[in-house]
Amino acid sequence: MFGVVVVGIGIAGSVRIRDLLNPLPSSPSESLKLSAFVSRRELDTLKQVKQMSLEDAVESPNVQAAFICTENRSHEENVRKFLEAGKHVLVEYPMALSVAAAHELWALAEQKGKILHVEHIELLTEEYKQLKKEVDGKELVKGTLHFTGGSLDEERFGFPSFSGLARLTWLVDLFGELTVTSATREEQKEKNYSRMTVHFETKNKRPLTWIEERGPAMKRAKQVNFHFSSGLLDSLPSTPQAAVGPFMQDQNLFSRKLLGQVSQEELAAEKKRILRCLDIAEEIRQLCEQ
Ligand SMILES: NC(=O)C1=CN([C@@H]2O[C@H](COP(=O)(O)OP(=O)(O)OC[C@H]3O[C@@H](n4cnc5c(N)ncnc54)[C@H](OP(=O)(O)O)[C@@H]3O)[C@@H](O)[C@H]2O)C=CC1
Ligand SMILES: C=CC1=C(C)/C(=C/c2[nH]c(/C=C3N=C(/C=C4\NC(=O)C(C)=C4C=C)C(C)=C\3CCC(=O)O)c(CCC(=O)O)c2C)NC1=O
Repeated sequence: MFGVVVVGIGIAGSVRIRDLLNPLPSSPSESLKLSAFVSRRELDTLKQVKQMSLEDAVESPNVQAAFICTENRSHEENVRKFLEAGKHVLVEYPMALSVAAAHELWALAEQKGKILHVEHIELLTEEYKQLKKEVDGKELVKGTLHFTGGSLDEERFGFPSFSGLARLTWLVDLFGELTVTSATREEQKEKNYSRMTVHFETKNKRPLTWIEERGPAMKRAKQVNFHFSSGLLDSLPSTPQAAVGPFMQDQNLFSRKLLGQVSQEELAAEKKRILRCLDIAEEIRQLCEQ
């Protein structure tokens, strides 16, 4: 059994607590036991789970793993604290707001012999799995992915190429190696409005555009427009909901890593993709800030 603490009780942290309390019978998640949660606020006991200070959680011999579910800005510091204390870590994406920090954290995990797992539920949704199947084997001519969503506090969640890492991860996972050809960002601070436009080139020199747009009244949505040599794909597949939600799938994956059930090849491929995406996110930020 691995004792777990959930750190940061927002939307993600609350879902984590729910899922930790309800592992699927006979799933790898049964090896996790929720010990406590950590919050910077004084919260009442949640579903009979008690609150613990961060310091106590880091030092507790009953805690073997931490789920870091805080805002992006504080991922790096929290991940480091738990790894340094010799605990396994699951962190919600993006794992850090710089690629240098991500490399450091990975080196620390390896030095400590602990699992560092980064959640990427955007790859685990039914919608995405179906999209991946539809794109597989097709030759891209040109494409666009346009995300809209509500305003997000950049102080807490970082530059849009980092807070929007899920979209970038989609593009890299769908189309392989990408080169950034230009990146710009328009901001209307008084209106809480931001629009980032990134142009990429695929390995075959095909143009791909990513737009990340956020404003107060904008609904969370993604639009795709992919021209393939075989035809156009201009809507995301509609799929029935999976029996097992994406956060639970992610928790099962983390558990399998703790149990040594995930191959070295798979671990290395994930790490490579995560670091490459953060690398691109940083390049985009630099281009936008020039
Ligand atoms: N929401 C989602 O569906 C998904 C989120 N993620 C990732 O999860 C992480 C957290 O995101 P999310 O949970 O959506 O963000 P939230 O804004 O809901 O929560 C972020 C942090 O803010 C604090 N907080 C939450 N509610 C309040 C409140 N009412 N008043 C004051 N402070 C509050 C909590 O910390 P504390 O308890 O210490 O106060 C919490 O950890 C991010 O890294 C995000 O990228 C990834 C995939 C999906
Ligand atoms: C309803 C309000 C709502 C909020 C405030 C919300 C926040 C939210 N959803 C996210 C991702 C995500 N959120 C979800 C799914 C959900 N997340 C949920 O809170 C719910 C209810 C679902 C599912 C029905 C998924 C699958 C991702 C991964 C990125 C993506 O595919 O969009 C993220 C991480 C950053 C990002 O990729 O944009 C945030 C902050 N999501 C929401 O849907």
